[in-house]
Amino acid sequence: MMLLLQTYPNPIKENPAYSVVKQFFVNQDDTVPKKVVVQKDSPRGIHFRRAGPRQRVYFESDDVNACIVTCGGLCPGLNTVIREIICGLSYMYGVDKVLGIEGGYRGFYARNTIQLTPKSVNDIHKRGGTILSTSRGGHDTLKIVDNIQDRGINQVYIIGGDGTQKGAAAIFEEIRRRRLKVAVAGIPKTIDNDIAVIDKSFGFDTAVEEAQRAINAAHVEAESVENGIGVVKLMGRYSGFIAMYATLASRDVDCCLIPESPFYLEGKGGLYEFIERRLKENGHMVIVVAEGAGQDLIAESMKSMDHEDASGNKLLLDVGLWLSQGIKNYFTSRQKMTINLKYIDPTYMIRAIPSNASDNVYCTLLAQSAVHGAMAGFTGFTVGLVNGRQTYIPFERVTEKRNKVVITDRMWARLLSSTNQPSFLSSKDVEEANKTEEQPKQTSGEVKCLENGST
Ligand SMILES: Nc1ncnc2c1ncn2[C@@H]1O[C@H](COP(=O)(O)OP(=O)(O)OP(=O)(O)O)[C@@H](O)[C@H]1O
Ligand SMILES: O=P(O)(O)OC[C@H]1O[C@](O)(CO)[C@@H](O)[C@@H]1O
Ligand SMILES: [Mg+2]
Repeated sequence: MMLLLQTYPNPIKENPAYSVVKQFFVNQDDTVPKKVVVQKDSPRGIHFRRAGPRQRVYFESDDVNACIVTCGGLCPGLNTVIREIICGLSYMYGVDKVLGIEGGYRGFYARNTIQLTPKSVNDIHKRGGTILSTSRGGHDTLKIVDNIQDRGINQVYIIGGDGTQKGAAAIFEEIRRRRLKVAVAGIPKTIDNDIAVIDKSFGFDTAVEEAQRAINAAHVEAESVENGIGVVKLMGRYSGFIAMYATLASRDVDCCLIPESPFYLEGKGGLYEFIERRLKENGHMVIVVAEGAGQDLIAESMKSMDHEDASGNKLLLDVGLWLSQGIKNYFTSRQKMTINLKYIDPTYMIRAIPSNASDNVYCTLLAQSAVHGAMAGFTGFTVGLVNGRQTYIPFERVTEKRNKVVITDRMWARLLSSTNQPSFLSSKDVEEANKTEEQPKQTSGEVKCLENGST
């Protein structure tokens, strides 16, 4: 991340709402450690700049020409972030030129733009989705930066997931290469919670809450019949956080299957044996399965080919249907046991809704932090909560690896002890899981500034 040279007093000083706040401005030297639990004598470790308003800003309000784009899949809270960037720029900094880029990255060169004002976005936080619309694929760095240059845009706010942040990093590098005075700020959006470094992504809590409704329904259906089984499929392509947290929150789930934890169906210690045991003990059970779980098993049984979407993400086979069918076959045809299975697939319902109250507040803080950072002249950063504090994180840090459930960590162990399900892991699997845990590169946490192009 870079910082542009700060030249003007921050106009927030004149704003009656803020001028009375003691220590409103963030000290230039304030940093937030990536790791809060450390051992005595351990090195200082990576720190990130604390987000917030600075005493001096890089841009004069009248000169700001900002744009906002949303990319990737939907997530609760997208409209709140859009709204609060516009309101933050206008109410805190007196900026009134904000352009909405429609339809994701390709919108820079192939779609319309719209002028956004606090009035035009007043109610949008109450709606799911994104008023700017979104897309996958279509990232053409040169065309995008040409467009930014042609329009005289000098602040770019990019809201999106891991792919989007990689795209933002490419735009930032090209802007740097052309020596343009343009701040590039990322706001991390991922319903899967798969973006590294940050504590949690916005919309995640809303999605977990909505998932409870599906799990409750599955439980009610399952416990109301003999040998009832409820199967609920939740989102999570590579990371099983939604399934894990929804399971931990619900307490009605007997088994949670996620992409990070391999499982098997047949034989001793397998899923079918566990289901049979639970049905004998309780008369019913609920299984939550993340959409990316068991993909190897399905591919093997279906001899299918690998397919990708426009952004290069793996297209998944339907694990929910496959699992439901497998369970039915096993018990009905092979065990001659009558079961009553209900499959619930609420996937898109948990991400197409507006954000809940706490996510709304979180979105507001992220948007305001992004605005403060860009106005101060920071660039090439993603704004994010790290150990409970708003920070500016260099793009390379959030894109270097994907956040995944670590199955040798305490949280997964807590889930296993809450559901009392088998871990399906052999000691060799555990050894492998420990080995394959990706180690982050030793880059610094420092962000860049616009003027001199140095770190
Ligand atoms: N490595 C990359 N370099 C440049 N652009 C990328 C890269 N990966 C993805 N993108 C672009 O970023 C945009 C969004 O990517 P993607 O569809 O993977 O969603 P995402 O941001 O990861 O969000 P989600 O959480 O929904 O997966 C797309 O327009 C895609 O072309
Ligand atoms: O159907 P779409 O829009 O590609 O989105 C599906 C994907 O988006 C996500 O919600 C986020 O990547 C994944 O969990 C899911 O696989
Ligand atoms: Mg992604």
